[in-house]
Amino acid sequence: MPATELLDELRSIQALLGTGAGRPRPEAANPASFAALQHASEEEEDAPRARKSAQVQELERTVASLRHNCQARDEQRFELEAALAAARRDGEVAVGRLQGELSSKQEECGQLASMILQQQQELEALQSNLQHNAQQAEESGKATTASISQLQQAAAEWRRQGEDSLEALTAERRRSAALQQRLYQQTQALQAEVAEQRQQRQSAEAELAKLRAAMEGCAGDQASLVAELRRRLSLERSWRKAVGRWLRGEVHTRGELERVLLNVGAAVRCGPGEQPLGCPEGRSRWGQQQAAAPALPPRRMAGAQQVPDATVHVEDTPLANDGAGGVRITVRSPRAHTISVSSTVEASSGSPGHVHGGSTAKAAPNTSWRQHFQATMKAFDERNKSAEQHAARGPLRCYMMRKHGRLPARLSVLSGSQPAAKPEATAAAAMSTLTKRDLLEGVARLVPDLAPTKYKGQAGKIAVIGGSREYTGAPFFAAMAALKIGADLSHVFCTEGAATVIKGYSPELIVHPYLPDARDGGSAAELRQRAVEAIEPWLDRFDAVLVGPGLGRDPLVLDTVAEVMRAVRRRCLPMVVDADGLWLVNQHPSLVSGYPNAVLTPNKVEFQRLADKLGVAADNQSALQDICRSLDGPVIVRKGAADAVADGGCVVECDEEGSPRRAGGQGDVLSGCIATYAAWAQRAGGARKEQLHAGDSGAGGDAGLPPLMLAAYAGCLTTRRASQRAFAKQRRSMGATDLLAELGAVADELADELPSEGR
Ligand SMILES: NC(=O)C1=CN([C@@H]2O[C@H](COP(=O)(O)OP(=O)(O)OC[C@H]3O[C@@H](n4cnc5c(N)ncnc54)[C@H](O)[C@@H]3O)[C@@H](O)[C@H]2O)[C@@H](O)CC1
Ligand SMILES: Nc1ncnc2c1ncn2[C@@H]1O[C@H](COP(=O)(O)OP(=O)(O)OP(=O)(O)O)[C@@H](O)[C@H]1O
Repeated sequence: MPATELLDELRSIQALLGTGAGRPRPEAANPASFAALQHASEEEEDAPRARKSAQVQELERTVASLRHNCQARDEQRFELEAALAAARRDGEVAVGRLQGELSSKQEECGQLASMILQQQQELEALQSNLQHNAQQAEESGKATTASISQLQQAAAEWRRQGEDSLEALTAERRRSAALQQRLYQQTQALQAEVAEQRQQRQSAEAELAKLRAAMEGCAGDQASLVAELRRRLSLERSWRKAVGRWLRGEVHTRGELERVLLNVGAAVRCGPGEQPLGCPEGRSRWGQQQAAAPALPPRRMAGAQQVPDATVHVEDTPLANDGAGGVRITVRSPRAHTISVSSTVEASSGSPGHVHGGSTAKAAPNTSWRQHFQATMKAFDERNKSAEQHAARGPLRCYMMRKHGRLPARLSVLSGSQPAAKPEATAAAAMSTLTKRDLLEGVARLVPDLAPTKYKGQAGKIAVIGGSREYTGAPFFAAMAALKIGADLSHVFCTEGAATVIKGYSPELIVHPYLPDARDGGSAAELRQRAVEAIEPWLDRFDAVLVGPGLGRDPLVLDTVAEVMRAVRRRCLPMVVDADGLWLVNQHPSLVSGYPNAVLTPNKVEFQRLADKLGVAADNQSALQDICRSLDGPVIVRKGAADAVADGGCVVECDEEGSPRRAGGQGDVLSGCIATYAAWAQRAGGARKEQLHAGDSGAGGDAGLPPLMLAAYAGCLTTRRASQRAFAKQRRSMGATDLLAELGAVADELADELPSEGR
């Protein structure tokens, strides 16, 4: 019920309750009945009043709750009105934003509409083009269909003709098969005949070869005779000069006298017709030098204890009336390789019968070279210096030409009464007397000049025998090292499996896939022979051969390479042996023993193997020299923290700073470098001999080392310097390829170590 109605009802009830006040008071008329009536009326009145009162209370409660509700609703209304106002504000903001977006969208729509219009126009243009093209295509399609049908007709015609000719050909083939059969029988008969003729030809060729060899021998003898005469002439000139100074009294110091005696030492040569050393077949790859090599075994020439037992006679000749004096010096070795040079020179001062500075003591027959040398030096000292000064100067040195006659080996000859040194002590003395400067000058002289007049090949042609399915990197590093330090041509002889790969690394390499592979088919002997026949003719073209990098250990390959090594020896080529080549040498030491043109480059493990094989204690201090002596010829490079180079005569150490990285392939780079330096040493021989014989090169002139020793030392020096440079750039990631990149700069640097007038 609504509140207003309830209020009205309440008011009517209150009015109803209020009407009782105007009525006449009943007690006045009949008090008893009134009382009764009053009682009844009170009862009567009380009942509805009570009811009404209850109703009123009830209504009041209802009104109170309604008021409360109205209040709550009013609050809700206020809240709602506030929310409505906020919502209205937000709505207005949103509407504003939407209107902005709407206007931008409308703008976009306008642009889109214009684009669509434009595209529609383009589409229409395209459609018209397409229609035009379609018409054209239709027309050309019709033309093509026409020509296809023509071609089909022609093809059908050709097929018919082809079938006809096939039939004819089949008949022809049958006829030729029969003919072939007959031909085969005739060929068989002919082949038998040819084989017989080939046999006859082979024996004729063998005969011819013998005749040619005999002819070559004659030519060789003649050439070596001419060479010997030239050499003697050149020697005599330098003798004349040096002895002239001596006789003119211009020799004042011991050093100068030593130089004069150097010339005396240089006289010990093998005479024409003698078999040169180190080249068993007697043919020299070292040209004049080897022909002029001393006739004593190299090792005997290397130390003071092994001074050849030659006799030297220095004789004064009477002065002539015009004041000219003379000296006659005769050097006689036990094998009677005698050379006598007489020299007549102007005596610049002095009285008749006396020659300034010369030895007037005549050597008794069979006096040893050393004894006479000592006597001469003693006489010189007595004349010129006090005994105290003599003692302070210590041992004398003189230089004698050694092995190939080009580089002098150092001899320690003790003056006066000092006892002779022991061989080990001599080797140590040889090591200590070579200065780094001497060695660097020697290396610098090995590096060939770059000159526009030279032709390809003059800076060296190197062969690397190595490379197998497993190892293609090693021969590549070695052959590339040769090119990078300056060789003109570098060849690799490897198995077929390796050839394509190596070629792929660099087009600069010439790769021959001649080493055999057991998978090729055929007997081992046949495969080996075929490979040797393919490789051997090439050997004549090379200046040096390197055997071993990446060769592997296949017995068939090793057998073949052993044959190739023998062929290299027959040609007296410098031969460097490394890696698996050393493994092969371990099986057959005879491949290198007694061959002084070989250089072996063992690392620690390979050195140990070699020592074990030769029964040498590898940890002995003298192990390197012991192995050299046991092999009797080859130079050995023992690689390590410092590389030691030895030939049984003396030891040279290369302790140039290298790198702390031991990445694989550095040894291959080293062996490639040594092979190249060996080639240069051989090629440079002729021109350089003059310098050495001139007698004025002194101690540092050519480092006092035999050529292969110097080549080996140069290889170590080059590799270690390149390693040092590469490590500075690459650090831990340094590899053999990085070494290759540094080799050219290092070779240039080494060539420049020598002042230009010395080259
Ligand atoms: N990239 C390539 O293709 C290379 C191929 N090479 C070839 O790999 C073949 C085998 O040569 P290896 O040198 O492995 O010969 P070996 O098979 O004789 O192995 C010698 C072992 O001795 C270890 N060794 C090396 N120096 C050592 C030292 N100073 N102290 C202690 N242990 C040492 C090596 O780690 C190696 O395991 C050769 O043909 C070689 O030329 C190597 O020249 C390296 C690079
Ligand atoms: N400890 C070292 N410190 C400096 N240089 C070293 C050291 N050991 C070796 N060399 C140098 O590293 C070069 C390669 O010698 P290494 O002993 O690695 O030969 P290798 O094992 O035959 O090499 P390869 O991996 O090619 O078979 C040489 O020039 C050597 O002088």
